Amino acid sequence: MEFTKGHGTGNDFVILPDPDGALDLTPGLVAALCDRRRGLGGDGVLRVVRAAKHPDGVALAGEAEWFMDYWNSDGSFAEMCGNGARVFVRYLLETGLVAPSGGALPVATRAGLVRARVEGADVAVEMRRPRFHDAATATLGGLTLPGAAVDVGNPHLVCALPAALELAGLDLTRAPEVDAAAFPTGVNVEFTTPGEPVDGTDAHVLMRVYERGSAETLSCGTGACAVAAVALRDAGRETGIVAVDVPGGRLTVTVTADSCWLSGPAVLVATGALTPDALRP
Ligand SMILES: N[C@@H](CCC[C@H](N)C(=O)O)C(=O)O
Repeated sequence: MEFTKGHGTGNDFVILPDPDGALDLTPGLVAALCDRRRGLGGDGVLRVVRAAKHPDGVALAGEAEWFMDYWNSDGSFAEMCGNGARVFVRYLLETGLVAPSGGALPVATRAGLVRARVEGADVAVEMRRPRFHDAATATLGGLTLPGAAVDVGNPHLVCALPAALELAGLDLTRAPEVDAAAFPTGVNVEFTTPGEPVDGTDAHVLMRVYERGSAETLSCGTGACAVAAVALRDAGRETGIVAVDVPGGRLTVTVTADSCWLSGPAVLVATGALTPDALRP
């Protein structure tokens, strides 16, 4: 079984080419692949499968050839992964599965169609405009913070830290507690502090994230989009450009009237062969 390893601002993925959907990918195998000691290690798995060959992609097969079958490292599915989509597009282009063109490249996901553009070392994907839901809270180590619930195709809760607290001081080795009734399928929780002004942007935010299904990661693309939407709303804006610094680097989010662009580096670092029998849980 062939694999490629890649990452976007340190959010890392095992990429499995499976054009015809023949692979018996199970939650156990995904978790074994993502194990950082006994497997390859990763925050998630990206299976590269033709949209026509996957039940969750077939409805979009007329619009996109490829479906991003994204799994979290614990073996659960997610509707969308922003960094994953950027790395997925890098993979399609570098392996020649898709020929470069001047236009936007469509990719099918569980959250619908996304479109991508390659800009040198960066890959930008256009996703849905974030939608706000009711406010909620997250509790971490005895500290309860109010947050904004935001849907970016997958669920997020964005919590600003009080000025007296530093992001680096948060203990994210354990999941923040949230109201399970408000998030019946779980939620990704972002913690934020404001950053210094950055030229060419309307806001600058620093964030850390605890991801549903993957624990703390160095970056979360959809999380950055949620954070950017909250920053713009707090600034009284509907649209704008936001620099979002994550532990793994910088993402740039552009919220427009009807969509949201996520841009940043996307890198493939290795290709090799798996020994599936050694990975079977
Ligand atoms: N890291 C991703 C988000 C991956 C999915 C998330 N853990 C979920 O379960 O919703 C990103 O870059 O968006």
